[in-house]
Amino acid sequence: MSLLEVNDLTVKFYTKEGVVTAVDDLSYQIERGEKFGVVGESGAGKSVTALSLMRLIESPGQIESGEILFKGEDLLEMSEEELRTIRGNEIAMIFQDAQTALNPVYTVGEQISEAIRHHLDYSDKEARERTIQLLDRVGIPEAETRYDDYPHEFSGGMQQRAVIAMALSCDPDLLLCDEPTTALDVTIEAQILDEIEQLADEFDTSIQLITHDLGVVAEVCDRVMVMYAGAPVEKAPVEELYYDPKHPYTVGLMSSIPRIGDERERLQTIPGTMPDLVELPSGCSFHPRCPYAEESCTRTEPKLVDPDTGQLEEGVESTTDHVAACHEYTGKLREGLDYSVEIRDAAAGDVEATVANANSPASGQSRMDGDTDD
Ligand SMILES: Nc1ncnc2c1ncn2[C@@H]1O[C@H](COP(=O)(O)OP(=O)(O)OP(=O)(O)O)[C@@H](O)[C@H]1O
Repeated sequence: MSLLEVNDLTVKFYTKEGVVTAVDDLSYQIERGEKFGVVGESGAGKSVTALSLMRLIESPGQIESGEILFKGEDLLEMSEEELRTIRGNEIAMIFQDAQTALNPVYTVGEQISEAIRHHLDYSDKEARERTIQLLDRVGIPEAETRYDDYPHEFSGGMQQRAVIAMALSCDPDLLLCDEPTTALDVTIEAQILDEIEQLADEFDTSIQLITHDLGVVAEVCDRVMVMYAGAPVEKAPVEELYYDPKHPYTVGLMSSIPRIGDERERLQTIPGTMPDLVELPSGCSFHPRCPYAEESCTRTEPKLVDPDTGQLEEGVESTTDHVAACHEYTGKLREGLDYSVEIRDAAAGDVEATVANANSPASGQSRMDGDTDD
């Protein structure tokens, strides 16, 4: 049994502008001890997915349908009380902004101790000892003295370390990390990612790591799901995704991984923006931005299939299999995809999809530009 199994999850927000389908019929699994990445641009539905796992979707949002099986039990069927024993205890979450997770009026140590006492029924002394051990373990120097510091006395990186210590304090089975290092500078980011990875191994904790940065996924994750407009477009073991990306959107994201020495801002190299989630484009929702799109892409929505056989994902047995949602793999694309991937330094996660023709996902050119016959 997988640790987590999400089946056909759909989440909608009922806004004045209309009904936003933030997560659309999403399915994935996470195995015990696995580090699972969720990647996509802003608005892809990554955070809404994570919040759904904690059942923290608030009005005007609503989980419409689906199942979230954690150790075989559906979180969506549990009472609020049952859920409280899981939240923060068996499933913990780290957000982008450490400051919002720390209460400014309590010392860092006291907050972590409180979480431990609450969830694990430790005495004050035991909780203090465990907190100091944890602070030390996540790389806070002089943990015993720093125990009594207030959050504002910590740097941004230290605060995020403290939040990680808090999340790990109850030894969760699953740690949801939502852009945990986006607010930090690059050197600190690398250290914290390293720390999360090591701790996950040490504590045998599974991770769902949400990021817009494929470079981060390369560093930490075993398997990855690429999301676009509320739905997965590709799922694969991480090496396969890098060496052999199958979906044009993934190729576009890969072309936008910042290189060492580049300015961090160099993202968004795929021209265009995520579609309006109130009214998705017909057919494949990526087609307006896809250089390979043909008429068939505007008509039918591609399903996740095994790119080698065209077999539907539901029929693929192993969770480690590679699937992509593009008509190329069901024989519906006449001209096919045309890109090649250049590996610069795989060990450093420095992989780039360079594109063989001018029609790259980053070029903004479309086969359908001026192609009015189709
Ligand atoms: N409180 C809300 N009210 C209305 N719509 C919302 C709300 N929260 C999320 N959405 C909708 O859900 C979509 C997906 O949001 P989500 O935060 O999951 O994206 P994301 O992929 O995590 O992006 P980011 O990287 O910016 O956090 C948003 O584009 C928005 O349309």
